[in-house]
Amino acid sequence: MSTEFPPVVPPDETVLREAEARHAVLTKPVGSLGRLEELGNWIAACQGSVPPKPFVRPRVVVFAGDHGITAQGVSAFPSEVTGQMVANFMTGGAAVNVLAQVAGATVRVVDMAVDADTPAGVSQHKVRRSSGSIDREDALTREQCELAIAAGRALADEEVDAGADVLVAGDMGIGNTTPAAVLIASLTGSEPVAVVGRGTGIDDQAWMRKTAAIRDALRRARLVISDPVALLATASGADIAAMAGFLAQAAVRKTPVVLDGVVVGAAAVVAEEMAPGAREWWVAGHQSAEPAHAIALGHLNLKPLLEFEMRLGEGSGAVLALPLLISAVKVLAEMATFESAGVTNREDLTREEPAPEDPAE
Ligand SMILES: Cc1cc2ncn([C@H]3O[C@H](COP(=O)(O)O)[C@@H](O)[C@H]3O)c2cc1C
Ligand SMILES: O=C(O)c1cccnc1
Repeated sequence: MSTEFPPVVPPDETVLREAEARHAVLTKPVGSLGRLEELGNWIAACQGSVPPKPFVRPRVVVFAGDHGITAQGVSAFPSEVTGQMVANFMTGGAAVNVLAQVAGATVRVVDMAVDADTPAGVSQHKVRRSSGSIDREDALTREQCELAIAAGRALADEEVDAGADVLVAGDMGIGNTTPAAVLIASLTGSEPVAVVGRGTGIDDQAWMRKTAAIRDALRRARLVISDPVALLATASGADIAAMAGFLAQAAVRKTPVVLDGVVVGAAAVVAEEMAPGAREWWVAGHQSAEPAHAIALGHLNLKPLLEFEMRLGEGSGAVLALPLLISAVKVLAEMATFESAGVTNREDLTREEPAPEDPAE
């Protein structure tokens, strides 16, 4: 599969208007459910159906991979944790597994570049172990990068073909907030100090090392910002490149996505470059505590559903927001209308008593 994406068709504007009209006749003052109404209208437009249908298969795909930059002391944890956490996802013990249960979502983990052996069931798309240290060398070769993007696309296709009707991408990879910050800074013209964050909880010494690493990687990344595949090869990793392919392909497949935190946000910023308009198929589940995330969401013109000061990744913030989407669908599908419930609507009154004419006219 190539890294060229077909044009993205936006969610159906006509259906969006129909959903707005339906909200106007449900038994509540117009607009009184605030952003829950907007969310329901967007889901209806994505599905091309008013009322929208309940989600039958919310699906989380966690993209795991290690990062060579970790050797520069940019994380509070060692790379070994990535492989250990892959095992934890598989036995259902990670935060995203627990939160997914609440939302009725299922979780799949894929090893794109973990620096350890993982079971065959999760490593079929593995491109390599870890990545180059992006402050001094490319993360991936162009070929590895294209393979990773293609794997992400294939995963989106596979999930949509298996019935997934809302998707979440999650990340697991020690050190991954460093490439995420570099990608976001490069495409938004931001400075290293504006995008550097505490990640897993680094101390001030590590913060200085991380800022220097971001500065050096950004110098390299800025040379290739006009070519998103080259940018991913220079400054991401196979996990993030696959995520970008996944997010872009979800849009091509007209499947809504709930975005997570800064790492998924970085992949999203690049995916929007690869497949312009893909962002219309995404909603921001939350805004992470990582400073680069607000910059990424602003760039994509996406307003987060939750601001919960979360900074975990794994898709956890997106999955926490999923019940909002489920509620938005249910409201449009199941609330009574003024007519069906026999409740007097403001419209009925204005029809009976037309507004007096303006005496000034
Ligand atoms: C136990 C554990 C579980 C995690 N789940 C997600 N992350 C998150 O934290 C890491 C990114 O932060 P940094 O760039 O500072 O390394 C990634 O692994 C990310 O997925 C975790 C981190 C740890 C330690
Ligand atoms: O916002 C995120 O996705 C995030 C933040 C810190 C560590 N890992 C992920």
